[in-house]
Amino acid sequence: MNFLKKLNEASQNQSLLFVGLDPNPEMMPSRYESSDLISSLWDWLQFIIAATCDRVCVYKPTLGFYQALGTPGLELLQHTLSSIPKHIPIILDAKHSDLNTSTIFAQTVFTQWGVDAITVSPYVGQDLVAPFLVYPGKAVFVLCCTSNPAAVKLQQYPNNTNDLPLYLRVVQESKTWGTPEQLGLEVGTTKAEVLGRIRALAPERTIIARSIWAEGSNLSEILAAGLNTNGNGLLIPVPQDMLSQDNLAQQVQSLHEEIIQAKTTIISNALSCSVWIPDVCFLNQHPYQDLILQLYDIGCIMFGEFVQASGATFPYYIDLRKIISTPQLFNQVLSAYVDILKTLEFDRIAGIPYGSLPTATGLALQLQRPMIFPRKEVKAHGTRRVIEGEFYPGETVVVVDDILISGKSAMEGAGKLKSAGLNVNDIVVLIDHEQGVKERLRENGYRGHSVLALSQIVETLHQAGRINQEQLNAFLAV
Ligand SMILES: O=c1ccn([C@@H]2O[C@H](COP(=O)(O)O)[C@@H](O)[C@H]2O)c(=O)[nH]1
Repeated sequence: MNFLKKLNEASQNQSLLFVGLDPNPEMMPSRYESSDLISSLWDWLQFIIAATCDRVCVYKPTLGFYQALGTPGLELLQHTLSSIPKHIPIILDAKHSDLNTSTIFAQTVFTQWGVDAITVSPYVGQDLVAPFLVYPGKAVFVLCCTSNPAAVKLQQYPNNTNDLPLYLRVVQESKTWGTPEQLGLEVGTTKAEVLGRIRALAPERTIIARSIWAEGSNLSEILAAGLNTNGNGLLIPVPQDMLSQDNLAQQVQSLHEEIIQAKTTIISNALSCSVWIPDVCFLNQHPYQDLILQLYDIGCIMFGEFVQASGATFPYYIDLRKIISTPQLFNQVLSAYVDILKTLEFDRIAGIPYGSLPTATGLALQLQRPMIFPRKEVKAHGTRRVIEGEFYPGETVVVVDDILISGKSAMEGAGKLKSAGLNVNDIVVLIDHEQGVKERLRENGYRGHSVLALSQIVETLHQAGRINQEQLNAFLAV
């Protein structure tokens, strides 16, 4: 089971709470003190787990506290990990940052220690997290900001209004390293505004919040800024000082109820008025907003004079072939196609060459359906096949393409399949250019389906400030 699924199942009682399982002698209540520090800390940790396991959705042991206790500390970690109920995911807070040890450390933490996720520092880049992400179902949380006052000089760099501060660049960059199931963000802040800016850039990521209980911070504002549009996606720490109280269970229960109440108010307010935080609107946000912004950010949408296959000149060009070089985006795109394909009946999937062959391949693998494709040009040698792959006349094939402009490419491909005795009823694309292309398909006997309409893309890019009025007009003028 992947980390996110396990987390969702552990939060069935709507809990957003996580507990730091830290054997910090300085925080240990005096009632646990004895001549044997390790066994005192063990007793305290066991008390914490027993008092909180019905109300939390994650445990987060901090590796540094265990390491600081030497060999007995690492043994304490093993015992602690084994005593956590199996259905509750464990995020090992290691802030791992050393490339040389990533591979061996990933093997230890995931296969020997059996944790579900680990925190990492971002500066080494994707190479650091890659060895962790080869373990199916496991996740990493990338540290993107901390509340330490001295960190501001780095995190806010270059500290002007034109450039994105470094902590937001970390968010933007790290999102390309793994899918939302594989990669979340760790955000230490007392400021709802900081959390809001991160949520706006990463609407689909799980955020583990830290340092939110400082004096003056406001739980409702933190929740409003950090929750995703489904009212989830944010993990809230049980305050450290609460873990020393002997009525911990009751305090955690009250905190849980306070969070649920605040969350309910936020959701109902979002339904009755526009709640805006920079870059994102809870009410009007397109469900594929994140996907649209990423398509733009990796350069799939270009401005300039471009001649189309039809001979017409457009002031923009949409090149979806770039998607395959950003695996996590490619994965999101495939999932969006899958949502449509699940509603259709077909025996085989056909991709239109060349642009849509990787997509069709990915879909065939995900859906476990055979794939074929009509050749663009028939070879003058060899088999001279028009259609590659095995099929039986009379079968139904769904055609997959990237974008419909005039519909000519998709219909030509469908025509070749039909000439071979196959049935083609449905053509599924990522982008519908609109302007009557689906009607044209219908007139030719095909149902057109699309993940996104060009007008939705343009509107979202404009709302998010990615394109200006002039660029918006260029799209609208066509
Ligand atoms: O901006 C664009 C326009 C076209 N393409 C490619 O062309 C076909 C779609 O055009 P039709 O007129 O519908 O045949 C599509 O397969 C694309 O590969 C494009 O990529 N970007």
